Amino acid sequence: MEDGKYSKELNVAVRVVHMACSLCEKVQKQLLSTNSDQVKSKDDDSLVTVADWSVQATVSWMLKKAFGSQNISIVAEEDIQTLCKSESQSLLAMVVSAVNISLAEAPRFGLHGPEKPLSASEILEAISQCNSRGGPLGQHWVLDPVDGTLGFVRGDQYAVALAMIENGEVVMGVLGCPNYSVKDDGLNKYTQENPVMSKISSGEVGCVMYTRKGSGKAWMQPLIHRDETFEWPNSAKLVQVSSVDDPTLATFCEPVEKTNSNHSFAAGVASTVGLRNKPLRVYSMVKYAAIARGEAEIYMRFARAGYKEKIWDHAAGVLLVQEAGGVVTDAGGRPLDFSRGIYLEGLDRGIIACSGIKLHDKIIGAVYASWESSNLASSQKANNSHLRIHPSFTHTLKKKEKKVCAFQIPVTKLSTRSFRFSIISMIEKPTNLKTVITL
Ligand SMILES: Nc1ncnc2c1ncn2[C@@H]1O[C@H](COP(=O)(O)OS(=O)(=O)O)[C@@H](OP(=O)(O)O)[C@H]1O
Ligand SMILES: [Mg+2]
Ligand SMILES: [Mg+2]
Ligand SMILES: [Mg+2]
Repeated sequence: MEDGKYSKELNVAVRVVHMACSLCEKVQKQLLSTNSDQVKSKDDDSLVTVADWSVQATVSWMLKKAFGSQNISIVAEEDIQTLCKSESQSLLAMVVSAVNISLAEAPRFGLHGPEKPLSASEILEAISQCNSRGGPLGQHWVLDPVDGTLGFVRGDQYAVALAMIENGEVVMGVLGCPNYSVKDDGLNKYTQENPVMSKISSGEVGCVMYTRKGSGKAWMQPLIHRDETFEWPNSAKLVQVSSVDDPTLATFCEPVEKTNSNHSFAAGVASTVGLRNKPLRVYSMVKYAAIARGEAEIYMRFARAGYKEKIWDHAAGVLLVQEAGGVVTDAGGRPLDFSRGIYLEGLDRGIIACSGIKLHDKIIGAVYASWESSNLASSQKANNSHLRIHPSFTHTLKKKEKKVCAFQIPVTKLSTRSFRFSIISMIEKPTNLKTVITL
C-alpha cells in the first residue's frame, strides 16, 4: 500500500475487512451445513443474519480502537432492534461468539483486539454506535457489513464493503469478496449454476480490493486462510477495467432479483446498444468488483419506483470502478451524490457503471431512447421531483439573481413535440422559471 493521505485509515480498513471476510466465511459455511436459525427477516422482508450483525460489531469495535471512539462517525446498515428482543437470546449468543472469535484473530492481521472477550452489551453498543447519518461535512465511515445477504444465505456471492466519505465525497473504498476468486475469470466460475461450496472445498480464495480517491489505482489482495502461515503485509496486485469498448463483445452485470432492478428495461437498453452476451446476474457489490477487475464492462441497476438507493450499497464499489479507470453515474449521466445522508438523493432513474466512457455514453443514450416508452418511466415520473438532464444536451439559464435553472433536454431522436413535453422539472422551484424555451 502506498503512503499518502488516508494511508493509516486505508491500512486499518483493509485489515479489518480481511477479518470480516474470515468471519463471514465461517458463518456461511455453518449456515449452509447446519441450516441453523441464523437468519431473520426485517420489516421490509429483506434478510439479516448473524454475519451482518457480527461484522458490524467487529468493524465498529476495531475502527474505534484504531481511531478513538470520540473522533469517529460510522454509517452502517444494521441496528439492534431484532437482537434486543427477548426471543432473540440464542441469536445474540451466536453474534457474541462470532464477534469474539473474530476479534481474537486480530493479531493474524497485524491488529490488536480486546484484552478479554466482549460482553453482549459491549457488542450491542458497538453495533448501535454505527448510527451516524453521514452528510456533507466531515469524515464518515460507511459500512455494509454483508452486502448481498441473499447471496450469502444462498451460498453464493456477497461482499463486505467499507468506505470513507469526506466532505460528501468517497475518498477510500475497501471491498471484501470472499467468494470471488482472485484468479482471472473468478466470477464466471461461481455464478448461480456453480454452487460456492465447490469453491470452499477446492481451496480457492476470495479477494479484498481497495483504493484511494485520486490515486488512479485499485489493488486486489487474496484472502488469508486460517491454515496458512502468513504474516502481513499481504501481497497486492493492481487491477484495471477492461479495454473492450465494442458493445458486441461487452458483458453487462445486473442484480439477481427482479425486485432490485428492472431486468426487462435493462434488456431493452442492452439490445439498443447492441450487447450480445447474456447478462451476468450477480449478488452484491461483486458487480462493481467485476467491472474494476476487467471481467465485465457494464453494470446497470434500475430500482423500482419509490426505492431509494443507500450509500453503503455503492460507496466502496463506485470508487473502485472509478480509480480502476471506469465511469459511474446515475442514468442521467450525473455523478452519484454521497453528501446527502444515508440515501443517494436525487438519483436519476438508476446507476450505470462502465469500464470506459465510450460504452457509458452509449448506455446513457440508450436509456434516454428507451425511457419514455417504458413502464418504468410512468411509474417513476410521479416520484421524480428532480431534474433529468442528458449530459450532452444540458442547457443552463442564468437568471438575474444568479440562480441557475436547467432543463431536461431529450436525446436527438425525440421529436420537437416531445422536446416541449420533456421540460418537466427544474433544479430550483418552478417559480424561478421566467423564460420559456420555444422551438
Ligand atoms: N427493492 C430494492 N431495490 C433495489 N435495491 C434493493 C431493494 N431492496 C433491497 N435493496 C438493496 O439491494 C442490495 C442488494 O443488491 P444486489 O445487487 O445484491 O441485489 S440482488 O440480490 O443481486 O438482486 C441490498 O443490500 P444488502 O441488504 O446489504 O444485501 C439492499 O440494500
Ligand atoms: Mg440488508
Ligand atoms: Mg447492501
Ligand atoms: Mg447489507
